[in-house]
Amino acid sequence: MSVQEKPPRKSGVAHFFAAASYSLAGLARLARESAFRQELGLIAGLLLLFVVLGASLPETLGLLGLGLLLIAIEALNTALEVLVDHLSPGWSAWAKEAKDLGSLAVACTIGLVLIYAGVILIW
Ligand SMILES: Nc1ncnc2c1ncn2[C@@H]1O[C@H](COP(=O)(O)OP(=O)(O)OP(=O)(O)O)[C@@H](O)[C@H]1O
Repeated sequence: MSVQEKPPRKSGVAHFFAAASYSLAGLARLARESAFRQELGLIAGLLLLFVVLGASLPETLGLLGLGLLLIAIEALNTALEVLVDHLSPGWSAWAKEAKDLGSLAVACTIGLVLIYAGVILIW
């Protein structure tokens, strides 16, 4: 197996732009996950509902913030899945536990988004 060299460490402004390009690469990787695309649809649908039903700007920004949190948790869950799939190509109890825990983290965050939207739209 050939070992590829890591890109050299950067500092200052170069580090800022490098970090931004790594994040964009992460977003492109995340876009391949159907769970991410469904969560994006959920956030977009709720944002539309907020606008149509006349939610205030702070309420809408709150939803946007929770949507970003959901994307962050999904990104970490996907990173965990990538590592687990690499380390455990076959079935293993620890791989199941790790993936189930990641799945729970995503489910809790979706619950948080839905509770927030329910409180704003129904209360
Ligand atoms: N290598 C493994 N060993 C044991 N159980 C596994 C393994 N890979 C997956 N599982 C089990 O299957 C479930 C689904 O795993 P999968 O990799 O399909 O993720 P997923 O839940 O479909 O992820 P997502 O929906 O976020 O893409 C896991 O939560 C876990 O219970």
